[in-house]
Amino acid sequence: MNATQKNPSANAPLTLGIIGVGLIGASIGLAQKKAKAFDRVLGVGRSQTNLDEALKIGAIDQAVSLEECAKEADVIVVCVPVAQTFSILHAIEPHIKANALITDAGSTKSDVIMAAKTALGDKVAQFIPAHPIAGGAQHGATAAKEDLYQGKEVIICPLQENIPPAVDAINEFWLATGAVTHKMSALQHDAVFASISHLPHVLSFALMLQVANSEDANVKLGHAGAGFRDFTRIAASSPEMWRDICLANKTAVLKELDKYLNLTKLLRDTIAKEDGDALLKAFTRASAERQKWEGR
Ligand SMILES: NC(=O)c1ccc[n+]([C@@H]2O[C@H](COP(=O)([O-])OP(=O)(O)OC[C@H]3O[C@@H](n4cnc5c(N)ncnc54)[C@H](O)[C@@H]3O)[C@@H](O)[C@H]2O)c1
Ligand SMILES: O=C(O)C(=O)C[C@]1(C(=O)O)C=C[C@@H](O)C=C1
Repeated sequence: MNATQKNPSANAPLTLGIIGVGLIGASIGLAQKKAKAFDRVLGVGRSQTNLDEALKIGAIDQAVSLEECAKEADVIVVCVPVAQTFSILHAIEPHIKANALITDAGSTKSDVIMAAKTALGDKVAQFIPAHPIAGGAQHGATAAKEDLYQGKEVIICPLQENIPPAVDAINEFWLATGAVTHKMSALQHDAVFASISHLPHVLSFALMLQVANSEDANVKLGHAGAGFRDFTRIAASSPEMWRDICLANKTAVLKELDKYLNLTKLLRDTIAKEDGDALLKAFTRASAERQKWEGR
């Protein structure tokens, strides 16, 4: 996106507003600063310490209120835990510029879209939902990286209400961060990410809890190797963010979790029966699929 495409007056300064300048928001700030797509980057936050960090690393130029951000920004990106979406959009709705565009980074899309429709009413045409498939277990602006989105996918879930130039402009916004974009329906998005992102996080939290809850937790953790480290890396992720994701995408997450429980029960029974052939067959298939996926 550049000034001539978005602004009726080509020389008017272009302002980006980032609501929630944690890992995802501050990384967008750094990437957009590098791309020089905006003249000014404003940040809105909940914690002053985090805003100070975002200013210090240069992810934002100024910390402002929600209202100031809405009044001044030409593009707004909402990067808060998904359950906050409604209250944020509701608060900015009376103040957003008529030609401003809003996008988001939420990990779930159907709930975010529902919140946007309720909060924005007719102005929902200005909201183009998105989800970057990049991140990490660390949170806050201290974890931000300029190249977080480089070569990573961003899923865009356009609404029927969106006009094509608005979708194109938000597509360019995400491309400017270094990402590649892909369009998908919100329903498909939520089903796919329940399987390959939300389920793995629940499993990782569960394993970490299982070990931490055991009487000899210190002994186990003292001897844990790379396998445990790899499996539980994501258990260090933001609890608030993952609570919101699990509740927002409850139906799809429960469906995946139930399938997983059935499969682990099957493997449990196979081990109990000492059916080596069946175990070998299952593990051989999983191992081959993992190697095939890695080589894609
Ligand atoms: N971390 C990831 O791997 C990842 C990847 C893709 C998408 N996402 C999504 O991006 C969003 C942000 O995640 P993150 O990893 O940057 O989390 P984070 O905890 O690092 O940052 C969220 C920031 O939002 C701020 N915030 C929360 N409520 C707010 C409010 N009402 N007003 C203003 N600021 C508020 C918090 O203070 C925090 O600084 C979430 O919706 C998450 O689902 C995360
Ligand atoms: O790299 C990580 O730690 C992540 O978990 C990133 C990850 C994922 O791949 O599941 C987490 C949540 C998102 O919404 C998108 C990406």
